[in-house]
Amino acid sequence: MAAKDFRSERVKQMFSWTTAETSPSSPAGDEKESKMSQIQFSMPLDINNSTVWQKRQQAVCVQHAFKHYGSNKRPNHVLSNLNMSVKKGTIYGLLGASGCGKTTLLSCIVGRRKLNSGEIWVLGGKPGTKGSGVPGKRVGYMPQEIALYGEFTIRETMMYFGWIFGMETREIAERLRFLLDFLDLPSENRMVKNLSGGQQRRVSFAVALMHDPELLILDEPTVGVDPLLRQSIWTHLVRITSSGDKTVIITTHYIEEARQAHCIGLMRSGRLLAEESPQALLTMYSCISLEDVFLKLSRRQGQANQVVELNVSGGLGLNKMSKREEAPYAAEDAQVVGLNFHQSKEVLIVDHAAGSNGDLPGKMTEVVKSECEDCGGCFNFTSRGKIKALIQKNFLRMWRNIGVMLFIFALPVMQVILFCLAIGRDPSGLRLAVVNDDVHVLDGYCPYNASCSMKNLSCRYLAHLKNQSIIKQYYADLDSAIDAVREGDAWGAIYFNENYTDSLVARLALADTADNETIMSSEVQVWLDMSNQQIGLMLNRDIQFSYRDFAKDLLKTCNYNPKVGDIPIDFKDPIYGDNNPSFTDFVAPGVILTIVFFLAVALTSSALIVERMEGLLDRSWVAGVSPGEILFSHVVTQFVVMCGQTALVLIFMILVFGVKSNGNIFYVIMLTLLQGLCGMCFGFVISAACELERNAIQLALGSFYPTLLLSGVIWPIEGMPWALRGIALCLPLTLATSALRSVLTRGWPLSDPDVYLGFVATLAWIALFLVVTLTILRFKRG
Ligand SMILES: Nc1ncnc2c1ncn2[C@@H]1O[C@H](COP(=O)(O)OP(=O)(O)OP(=O)(O)O)[C@@H](O)[C@H]1O
Repeated sequence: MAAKDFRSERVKQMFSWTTAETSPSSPAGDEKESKMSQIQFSMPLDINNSTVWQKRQQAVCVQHAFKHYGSNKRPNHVLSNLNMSVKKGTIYGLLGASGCGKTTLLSCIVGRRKLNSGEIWVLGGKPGTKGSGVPGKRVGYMPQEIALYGEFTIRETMMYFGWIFGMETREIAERLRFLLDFLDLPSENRMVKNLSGGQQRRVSFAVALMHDPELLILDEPTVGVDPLLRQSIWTHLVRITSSGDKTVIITTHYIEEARQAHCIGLMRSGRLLAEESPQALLTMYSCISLEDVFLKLSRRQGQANQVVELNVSGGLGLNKMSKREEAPYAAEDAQVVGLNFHQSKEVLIVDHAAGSNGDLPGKMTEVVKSECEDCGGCFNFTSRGKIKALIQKNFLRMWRNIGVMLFIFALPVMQVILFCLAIGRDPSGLRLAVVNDDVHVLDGYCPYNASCSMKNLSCRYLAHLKNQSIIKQYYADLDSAIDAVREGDAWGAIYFNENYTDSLVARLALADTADNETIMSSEVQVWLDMSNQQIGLMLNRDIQFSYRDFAKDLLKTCNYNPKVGDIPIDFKDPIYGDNNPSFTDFVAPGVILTIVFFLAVALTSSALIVERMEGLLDRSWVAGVSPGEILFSHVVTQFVVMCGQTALVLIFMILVFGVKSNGNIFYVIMLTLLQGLCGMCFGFVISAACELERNAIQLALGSFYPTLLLSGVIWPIEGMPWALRGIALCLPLTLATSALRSVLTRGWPLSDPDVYLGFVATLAWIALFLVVTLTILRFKRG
């Protein structure tokens, strides 16, 4: 029979079956009905000729599915014109070589990934569309990886997923009791991470069964499970599908266990080569085991398609076949073909496991569930329930990692303490090589008279050099003093010639009539090591200020106006700050914000990655949690942590170390919190964008130094080239640092542009980061 004729025959059968079921039954009719039902049950839907209504009657209907990974230029085709139909109330075993695309197909079915082209109908709707319930609670998904929170107990795991599915706590507890017993799980109080691999898989399976979904999608659920339990899992699957309203799609590498499925889809090179009942396959190929069927099929394919690699290892699996070619028995139009193309339909009347209790596994007349089952009025409720579950989960994870949490709180305190102790204080203990030919200095004692005496003025001057910061070391001659500086034994050399006191007195007395020689020999000569700018400038400043103090002191004791000894510039009290500004006060605002910002980045930048890598994010998405809900729950939890960190940073900075705070402390707290929020959102961008944790760490660390250097935290941006200044102004910390500095040191109110621009810029960055994160998450989910 030509393929086309056969298809129309099948369509006819389908409708006659439907009619038979709805017509009054008779014994003869019953028999016919049963037979026809089985024919219908065993036969795939004619994808090309089916109507939308027919597709919606299937549990799953995939039509002309194409999916590739990688770029469009160099695509890795995984699904190539794949067609598949899974009837309601059946177990569908999806078998195929490793890497043939089974997981990809399942992830498209559950709405986790999108096809490049083609259509998927799941439970009457298209996955991902509003009201389809997929992803959502209509589906139970067990991914290949364990995808569980290791630090949760079995009970906490079940509670979390139960709440996500919108179940009541009492309901979850009942279901948990059943699942513990059914899956032979250890005590519900055992931590998942302490379970064996097989036990963890069973917990993962239990999660998929938790809410008794209409469609159960199981990606290799029986790996690592002992044969007895494997059998009981299959018995359970057969039982739940026997009522006709539950459907199971299962992948397994234990080919023989798939004999218990109602239908098997044999997948290769991204398409289904056969979609048939196990019994029909055995009959057609005259084999006693499915494994033999696959070997036979594989051999045929090998002959025709130059199979490069085919390996059925230990009777458990088919390994990757790298060459993509058409199967010889694929239909011309590349739709899914049942092997029944080559067989008469009588062969297909099978005796499979579903009939064990005499029930028909599928009901074609079942009305498709309302599209709005999972939406509309219940949205807010379920969303609240999910967010509650997500937030509790996040807090519980923190609590279980209490050591890490303590470190997270101790870290900002440590940073503040280190900053305040290490940065901004004047260097002390600086050695200065002194050569005094003016006075004979014995054992470092340089005598002088503190009254109005014009003797030993060099010693009187040296007494004004701060003893706590400068250590005076006397040298016999100038050469050895300069050598000491050259060799790094002193930061500078200071020299008084033998006529210093006399020349200075003459200079003061003669004023503008003093000759050049007198002026020259009244000068103190200084050689500094300026290789260290901070120390060099400080010595320079101290040497000059000491001279001013010395001159004023001398004039005062001799009853002159001390101002005569000062430079004729009168610095009044500063408008903001004080006469002796501290570097700490300048840097502190930037340091406060940098600590809070980057701690938040560190805290969040790996949050989503860890969940994604462990398959937890996928699981949550399939359970119907949206990226927005995941993000919101993380924002809430991290914000609480950040509030604690901010409080500690401000308490230590302002109360313990006395950093000046002249403005409204409320603005200081608000701006610091907002910067933390901004850092958190930046962390989310990193977390959403990076696939690997190490990439996230690199990006977070990589952004730290440019931000620190360009944000005016340690050096005013006014010192940068204009182009760099433009870039600096666009960074999240720059305007906020300037605003905080203005509040802390100048006490400016919010109405000042410098202050409110800091708030506005921070809020704008938060919004931008959130939008970028959501876009990336949505894109990746697609
Ligand atoms: N995220 C991804 N990015 C790029 N390629 C991917 C990705 N996921 C899967 N692939 C590739 O797609 C192909 C099909 O992978 P898939 O996981 O769907 O196979 P599978 O049949 O489930 O294999 P197995 O039975 O070993 O689990 C493989 O070649 C795999 O390398």
